[in-house]
Amino acid sequence: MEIRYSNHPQDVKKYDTEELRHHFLIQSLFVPGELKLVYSHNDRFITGSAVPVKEAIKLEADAKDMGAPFFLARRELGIINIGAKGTVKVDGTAYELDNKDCLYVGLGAEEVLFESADAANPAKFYLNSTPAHKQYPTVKAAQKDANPRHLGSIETSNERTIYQYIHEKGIQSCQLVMGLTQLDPGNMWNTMPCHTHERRMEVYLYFDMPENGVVFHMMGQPTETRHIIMRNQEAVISPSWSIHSGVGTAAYTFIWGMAGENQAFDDMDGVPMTEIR
Ligand SMILES: O=C(O)C(=O)C[C@H](O)C(=O)CO
Ligand SMILES: [Zn+2]
Repeated sequence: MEIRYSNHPQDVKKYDTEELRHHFLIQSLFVPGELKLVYSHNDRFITGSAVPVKEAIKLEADAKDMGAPFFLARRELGIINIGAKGTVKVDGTAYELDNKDCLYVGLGAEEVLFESADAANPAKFYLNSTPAHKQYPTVKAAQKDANPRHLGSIETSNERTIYQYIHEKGIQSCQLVMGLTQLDPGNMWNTMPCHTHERRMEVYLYFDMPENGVVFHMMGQPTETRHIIMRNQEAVISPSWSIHSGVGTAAYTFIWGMAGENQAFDDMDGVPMTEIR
């Protein structure tokens, strides 16, 4: 498992492109036949992927890294499938996940196995995991079960729908909050006007992008912004002090996952457009 340490905003001001990408960009996901995990010391948030091909993939990590006998001994897990149909088996119970279906797996599940229905067209399971103190039930939600929130307008090129899956009024969890945002065709901007939330960190995974498309992901303190160029199926870590917003060369979808002091989605500190630099 790859480890990412935390960064002070005063240090990040001095980072060049390479160093910014090294600390915040996650490019190693969705390798066929492999489980990939990146452990961030920002709220001990694990970002990962599993792309089972012929054989099932087991969710596991070094017991020393985890400080626990098995992966979910002290953690909870959110999964969203961004590929073709697959199955997640949790302690022997099978949950079939279609594209954009979500599964929450609670603390204490000992065996989590990922399988694809068709090895030639595999499932692509995206994983977010955070420390947990209590067991909540394992629950599946399809996109139609998520709470939709329509925002933005075509005039500002940010018309989009936020689908909340794991959140205060949806699937219950200890601290993980997770969902996805789909841009309407012809719209390019997400999360602008932008915000920070010192109470929570956040990770974005951009996907459903054309091969030659890019997203300019904005980060940094509101008056010290930087950008990271992102390609399809890449994720980016946003520390609690950083804005997180992007503009693409074509419409795209992204999964957001958060952890920290609260689960209040609307607890954001909006950045006035007159102040951003
Ligand atoms: O499009 C948006 O706006 C979002 O999806 C915002 C994210 O969900 C977010 O940053 C929540 O804090
Ligand atoms: Zn946010």
